[in-house]
Amino acid sequence: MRASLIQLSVSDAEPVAERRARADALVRAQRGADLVVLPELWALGGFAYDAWSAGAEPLDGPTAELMARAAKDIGAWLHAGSIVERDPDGPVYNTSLVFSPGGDLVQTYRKIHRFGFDSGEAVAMGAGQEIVTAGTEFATLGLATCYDLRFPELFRALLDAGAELMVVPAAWPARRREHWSLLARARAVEEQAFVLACNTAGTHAGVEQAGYSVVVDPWGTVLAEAGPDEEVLTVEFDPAEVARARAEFPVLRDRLLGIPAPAQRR
Ligand SMILES: O=C(O)CCC(=O)C(=O)O
Repeated sequence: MRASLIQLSVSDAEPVAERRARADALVRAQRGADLVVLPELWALGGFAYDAWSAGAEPLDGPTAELMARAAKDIGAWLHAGSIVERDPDGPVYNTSLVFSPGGDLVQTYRKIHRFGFDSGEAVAMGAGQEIVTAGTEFATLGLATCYDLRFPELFRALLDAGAELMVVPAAWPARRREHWSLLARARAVEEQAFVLACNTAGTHAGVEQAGYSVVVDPWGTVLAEAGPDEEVLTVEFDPAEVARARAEFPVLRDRLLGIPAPAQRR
């Protein structure tokens, strides 16, 4: 299968409508890919907290509508990164959107782990509550977003839900680029799954983004890695490698489901 990760540059200078149009053109330029992936909160910016409330949109809002048409026109699966989702009955959410090649919104994932500790996303957004996978004809996608990458228990839960390709849109800062690259490989090795981690580039709201989107196979081998600037990372791989890796090196069989309690000191 062929996947294209669009490492979009997000800058304060570019109006949101222009960035939407640019993202649309970039998705459409990936005709021939089976799966196209965009980063986290690419329209408004992952750190542009001040813009979130006014720019929040429903699941049939302008970004979703544009992306649905693009997916349909190129006949590809599209993980359209995430939007600031306006829920009429609740807070806003950081919500990922997955479209089928027919242009249907088949899955949404509200980011579970919100970044910022006592500020930023952690206070401005609601927390997702559900583990989400998306079935395609190639493989089952496991959905996670940016900061989620730091929480192995989420990826274990995705594994148990059948995920074979972990798709991780992000707005990960340059300051912690080494964590990003290391954790993407760690999640691939630990779940014996492909990891498709699509980051943003550029600087917005004073936060330089890392770039370095990466595709890792179930053995932990980096199949393709972007640089720091905007680029499209295209890679071909065989999703059946997940089953092969899990059969050839059956480490997951040795999981202790029910870790023994710590021994009591007498
Ligand atoms: O965990 C990190 O270092 C970055 C996470 C982040 O930027 C995010 O989740 O938006």
